[in-house]
Amino acid sequence: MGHGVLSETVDAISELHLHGVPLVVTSPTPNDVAGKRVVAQFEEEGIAVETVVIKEASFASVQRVIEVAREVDAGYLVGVGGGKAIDIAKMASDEIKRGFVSIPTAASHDGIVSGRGSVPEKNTRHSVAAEPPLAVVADTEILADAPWRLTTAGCADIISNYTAVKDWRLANRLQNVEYSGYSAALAEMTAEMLVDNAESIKPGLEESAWVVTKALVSSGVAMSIAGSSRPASGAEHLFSHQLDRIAPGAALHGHQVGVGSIITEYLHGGNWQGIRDALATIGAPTTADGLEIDGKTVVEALTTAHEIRDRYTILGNGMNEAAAIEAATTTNVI
Ligand SMILES: NC(=O)C1=CN([C@@H]2O[C@H](COP(=O)(O)OP(=O)(O)OC[C@H]3O[C@@H](n4cnc5c(N)ncnc54)[C@H](OP(=O)(O)O)[C@@H]3O)[C@@H](O)[C@H]2O)C=CC1
Ligand SMILES: O=C(CO)COP(=O)(O)O
Ligand SMILES: [Zn+2]
Repeated sequence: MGHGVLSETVDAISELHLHGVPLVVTSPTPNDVAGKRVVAQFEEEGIAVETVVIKEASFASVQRVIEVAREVDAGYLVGVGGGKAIDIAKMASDEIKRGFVSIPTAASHDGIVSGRGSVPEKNTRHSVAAEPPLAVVADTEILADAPWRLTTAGCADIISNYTAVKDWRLANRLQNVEYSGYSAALAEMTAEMLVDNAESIKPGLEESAWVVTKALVSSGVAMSIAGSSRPASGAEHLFSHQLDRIAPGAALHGHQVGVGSIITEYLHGGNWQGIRDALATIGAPTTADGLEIDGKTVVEALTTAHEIRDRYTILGNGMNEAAAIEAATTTNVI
């Protein structure tokens, strides 16, 4: 991790003693921002390299990458992008039993090193087991240059660890769900460190991209230790996944989980104002308006979020409409 380290990608990969053709897995903007530069580096070193550009996080995208990897007999995969491209590279590499290298172009999500992939399918959302990357190349120059809203989304994804861990403990007590105190402590400490530094996380400061990316890595490690996304994904994530279905493309993943976290912290009887203030300090949305989603959609997502996957949370068997309106209005989300 550091300023300009993208130019050291091929050197870093050579230390891993990987063999065969590298396959760069990316999406349109990250390809322009970094993917093409990575390809040029391989070519300058006389290494044949292939690229596949995906547009969405879906099993069809994973399948397409697997097919291209088989066609070109890829030795390893290089995921370049936001959460979407990295998830797809991670899952495809796991399926074909080839290593993968993670090159984030945005500090927008904590899947950079996690051993999970997150993919929607019809009415559900899968959290798929995959191997974490063999290496990460995080260029803070690129990360700091990305639109600021991507960084505030990453911050919100980390702040949501507070409620994710509360849901995890609840599920452990009520449903005997497997729980790791070490992983939970790491996830909470990561959120704590970020909130403590919230005042110093500002646009235009490369150091901010550094602090946020380190926290995203730490949160991903917590998921790898847990062997599940539990330390970083609770009811606030179910709410966000449901928004992705009802209002696709409206807002960033991290921003949605942040707003979800305000509401689920309220449901836990906790300090929801603290979560809201931390998000506001960083410049992440705290309301439905901020997500560019209407109140009706928020209520629909809240009342149906528990259905999206079999993950016990504070939502229990579901909120009714009156309770959802009460929670969303009390917290000023709607
Ligand atoms: N596996 C895990 O543990 C986790 C997975 N996730 C998953 O990650 C995804 C969310 O991640 P997120 O990064 O928000 O989603 P995307 O990968 O969709 O990226 C968000 C947007 O940012 C653009 N972008 C990326 N880098 C840059 C850049 N440097 N400059 C300008 N634009 C850029 C993307 O462009 P383009 O549209 O061209 O790609 C996209 O439009 C979700 O699918 C979520 O479920 C989230 C957390 C953890
Ligand atoms: O986004 C995640 C953690 O931040 C994990 O996603 P899932 O909710 O799909 O497990
Ligand atoms: Zn998340």
